[in-house]
Amino acid sequence: MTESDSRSVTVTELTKDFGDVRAVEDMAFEIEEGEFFSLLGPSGCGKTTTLRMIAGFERPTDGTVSIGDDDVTDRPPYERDVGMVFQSYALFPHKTVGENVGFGLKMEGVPEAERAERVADSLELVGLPGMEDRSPGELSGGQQQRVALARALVIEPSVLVLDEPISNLDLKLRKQMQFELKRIQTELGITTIYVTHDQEVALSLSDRLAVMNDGTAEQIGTPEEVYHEPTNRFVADFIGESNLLAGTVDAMDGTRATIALEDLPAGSVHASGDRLDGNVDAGDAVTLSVRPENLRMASAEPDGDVAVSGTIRSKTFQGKETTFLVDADGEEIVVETTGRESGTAFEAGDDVLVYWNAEDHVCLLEGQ
Ligand SMILES: Nc1ncnc2c1ncn2[C@@H]1O[C@H](COP(=O)(O)OP(=O)(O)OP(=O)(O)O)[C@@H](O)[C@H]1O
Repeated sequence: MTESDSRSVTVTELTKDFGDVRAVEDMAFEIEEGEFFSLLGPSGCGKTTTLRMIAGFERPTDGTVSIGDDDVTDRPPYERDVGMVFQSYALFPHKTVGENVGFGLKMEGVPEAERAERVADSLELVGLPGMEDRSPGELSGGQQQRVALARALVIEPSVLVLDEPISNLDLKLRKQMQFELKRIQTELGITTIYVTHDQEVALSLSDRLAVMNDGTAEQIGTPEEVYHEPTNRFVADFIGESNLLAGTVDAMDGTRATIALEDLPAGSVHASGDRLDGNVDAGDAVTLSVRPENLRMASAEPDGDVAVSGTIRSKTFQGKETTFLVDADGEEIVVETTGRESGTAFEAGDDVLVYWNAEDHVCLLEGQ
């Protein structure tokens, strides 16, 4: 085993059945040393079960888990060198903060003086210096979660896994903890796996993420890739908001498709991408995804390549952006504008042209 890949995590064909329920099916990914990797998906999609198999709390029905070059599939959690933080802080209420953080070290037989030093360093790292003698009950939720993080980090694990660690905190604290977590992770360079159903958290923290649905990974990529180039309808809809428009491929030319939109009087639009080559043929039914922020509105003929006419049904001001719902021949299109002018230029009831640039949409590959 080389030093450089000793903290990578590889899972292959990872599958878990609970009786008749298949919770996880054929998950496969490789996380590089020092990478921040998230498992993102709706409730019940198998995130926690995947994480528990990596940490050793759940035995896979099929597949393997390796840390570095070591296959740890059959090893118990304490032999995997993984630190874990749960949504519930799971601190011992009758032990002090210092005893809570030092518990794992005590179990490992680390001498008291070294233990005290490592506990102090760890509390300093999470922004709670000198808090050793406090009782967990005297701390806020945010502080308790920092203690749980210090407890996971003090054993200097190869891999840190976190399961919805900040979802119990209020919005402001959540944001603060999010930044703190990223700071600490970057400072330590520790390989991290983070489970969340919150796309904003996953997009802002992760180097890469797996978007999960129904026990499987729908797409694995960087935040930019899953946002700008979703490969299927589930990802396009789950990450951010998407207008999903049905169409039929008129013609294919290498990586470029000419698509006639159904239901919308927009004529033909184009989609291009390496993914299309060999996967899409003339006559195929396809779905286009267009982000609301890529759409513009005009009252007269616009410059954009694609335009559909419709009527504004509602307008919602949200501070930074204004969201319009436009009815185009019975199709509901969501348009998001930023800036004061664009927000005040249109009102509910106005007839408008909605347009976008030909490159600002993605052709989704269904069932690939
Ligand atoms: N111990 C268990 N026994 C039986 N079924 C289980 C068990 N643990 C999980 N499941 C089922 O496996 C599926 C995946 O659950 P899991 O907790 O991994 O999802 P999740 O994505 O983490 O959800 P959440 O975000 O709600 O925690 C669900 O259908 C769940 O009911």
